[in-house]
Amino acid sequence: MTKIIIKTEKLCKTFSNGGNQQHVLKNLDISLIEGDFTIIMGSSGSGKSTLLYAISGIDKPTLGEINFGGKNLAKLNNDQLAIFRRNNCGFVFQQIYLLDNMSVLDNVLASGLLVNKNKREVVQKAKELLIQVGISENAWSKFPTQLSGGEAQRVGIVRALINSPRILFADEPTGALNSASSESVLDIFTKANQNGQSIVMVTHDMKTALRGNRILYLRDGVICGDLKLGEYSEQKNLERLEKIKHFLAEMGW
Ligand SMILES: Nc1ncnc2c1ncn2[C@@H]1O[C@H](COP(=O)(O)OP(=O)(O)OP(=O)(O)O)[C@@H](O)[C@H]1O
Repeated sequence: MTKIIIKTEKLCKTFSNGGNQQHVLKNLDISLIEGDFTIIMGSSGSGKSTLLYAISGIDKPTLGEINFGGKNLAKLNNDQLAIFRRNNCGFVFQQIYLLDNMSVLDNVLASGLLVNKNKREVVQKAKELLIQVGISENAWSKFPTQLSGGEAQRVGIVRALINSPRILFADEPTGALNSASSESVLDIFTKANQNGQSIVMVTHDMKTALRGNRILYLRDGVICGDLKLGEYSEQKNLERLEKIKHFLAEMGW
C-alpha cells in the first residue's frame, strides 16, 4: 500500500527582489510517496531548489501547507523546524560542507551524536556506513582537505544517513564530480533507496534522473509533468533513458 510522506497544498513561495515580487512556487499540490526516489527536474530558475528547501523545512513557504507525517511545517517556528530537520531529514548538496578541522569519522559522529547520545552505537553505525560507501578504515582519520571530491561526497552521504532519516534530500549531489565519481555516488543512492530510503533529488542530468522511479517536472513554479518510471534496474537503462528523453522533449526541456 502506498503511503504519502509529504503532501503540499497550495504551496507558494514569493521572493521580494529589489521591490519586485517574484512568485517562484505557485499553488503546488504535490504528494510524495514513502520509499520513492523522486527526481525534480526543470529548466534553470524554475524553482527546483526553492521547492526542495520548502518541503524539507530549510525555508518557509509564503503561503500554503506542507504536511509531513501529520505536521504542517508551515506552522513551525525556526527552532521547531531545526528539530524537525534533525530528526527526520538528511541533506546532500553539490557543495560538500564537511568540517575541515575534524576527521572523516568525527564529521559523521558530530551529526550522529546530535540525535543519539549512545556513542558506541553511533560509532558502530558510522563505521558500517563508511564501509558500505567504500571509505575504508585508513581514511577515517583523514581530514576533508585530504579527500577527493568523490570521497568527500560519499562521507557527506554517510553524514546525511547517520540518523536514519525518514527522507533524504539531495540538490545536484553529483554536480561537482567527474563521471566515475558520480556513478559511484549514484550507486549509493540507488542502494539506499532499494533498502527503503525515501529520496528526493534535484538534478539537471538525465543519467542521474535514471535512478529515480518518478520524475516531477517544474516549469515556472508549476508542476507540469509527472513521469512514473518503475524501479531502477541497470538492465533496463536504455529503455528508461528513452522514456525520460521523450518526457523531457514533451516538457520542452
Ligand atoms: N533567497 C532568495 N531570494 C531571492 N530570490 C531567490 C532566492 N532564492 C531563489 N530565488 C530566485 O528564485 C528563482 C528560482 O530559484 P531556484 O534556485 O529555486 O531555481 P532552480 O530551478 O533550482 O535553478 P537552477 O537549476 O539554476 O539551480 C530564481 O529566479 C532565483 O533567483
